[in-house]
Amino acid sequence: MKLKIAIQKSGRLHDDSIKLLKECGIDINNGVNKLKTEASNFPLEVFFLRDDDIPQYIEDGVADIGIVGENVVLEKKKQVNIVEKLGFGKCRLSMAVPKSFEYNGVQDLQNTRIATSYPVIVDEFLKRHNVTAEIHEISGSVEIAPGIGLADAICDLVSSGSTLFMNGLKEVETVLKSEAVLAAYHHLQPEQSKLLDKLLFRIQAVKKAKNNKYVLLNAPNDKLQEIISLLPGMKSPTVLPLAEAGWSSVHSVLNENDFWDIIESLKAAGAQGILVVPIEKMVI
Ligand SMILES: Nc1ncnc2c1ncn2[C@@H]1O[C@H](COP(=O)(O)OP(=O)(O)OP(=O)(O)O)[C@@H](O)[C@H]1O
Ligand SMILES: O=P(O)(O)OC[C@H]1O[C@H](OP(=O)(O)OP(=O)(O)O)[C@H](O)[C@@H]1O
Ligand SMILES: [Mg+2]
Repeated sequence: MKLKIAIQKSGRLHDDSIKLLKECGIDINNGVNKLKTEASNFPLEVFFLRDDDIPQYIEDGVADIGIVGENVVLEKKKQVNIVEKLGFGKCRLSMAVPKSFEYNGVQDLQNTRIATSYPVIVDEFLKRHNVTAEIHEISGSVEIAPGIGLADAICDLVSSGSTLFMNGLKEVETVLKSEAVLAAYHHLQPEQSKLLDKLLFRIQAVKKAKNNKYVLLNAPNDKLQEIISLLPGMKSPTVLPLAEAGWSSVHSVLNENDFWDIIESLKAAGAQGILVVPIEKMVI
């Protein structure tokens, strides 16, 4: 029994999807132009697909799980179970208008023509705001639509905003925030559920490791209590005596979010020789 996973064949999510599987210790030989392959050290079969097709494959159980943007899951309206956010492919689906458009609020989209590859999500957004507009569905290069007279506004994915900028557009509404997710078939067999749990366990260990850093520092013993009180650690910090009398080495794990604030306080409290090391896997 194998777990079948669908990932993007090429495009924005392809490399990060493969990288995540590798970080989970799963080896897949991704031969050029191969549409299907198997992992050598985990019961996993990998299908390489267009991202638009992935939700349908999962709804039908042709693939047991898949890695796809939340934006695609919502647009396709397929019945899939979102089991984990993966922390990559972060972007937003936004409304944008030409720079010269005097935009004061959603009501200004009334009676406009909006070009998008996300007609379902845009329709829901407009209905929610009681705005009537004409949705023009196009499958790509959405940002040129206003420039060639096809539309007055667009709704497309944005990350750095440089594509909008280069096309003379400004972002005016965020419709949706998105990232890559692991989606699963609703009726997995118990054996496949077990394999999914195994994979999820590894994914969560990889994600936690990325959000945390291992910190080692030297502390004078008379400052030890103050320094320890600044450190969370997984249980509590490890304290080891240094060869030099009166000094200790303190080891701990810090979350990326509070990292810089805590480092500053540690230094102020007398810590020296602070080393910060990436963590590869973290199991709590
Ligand atoms: N600029 C971006 N920054 C980060 N993530 C993005 C960006 N653009 C798109 N994404 C995410 O990556 C997913 C895939 O984007 P991509 O542009 O490769 O799709 P595509 O052209 O439709 O690919 P396919 O050939 O598989 O149909 C999007 O659905 C979205 O979730
Ligand atoms: O805000 P930015 O950082 O400029 O990113 C936004 C662009 O990225 C995506 O396209 P992508 O580059 O994946 O190409 P595609 O249109 O061929 O899918 C998206 O459709 C935007 O056009
Ligand atoms: Mg696509």
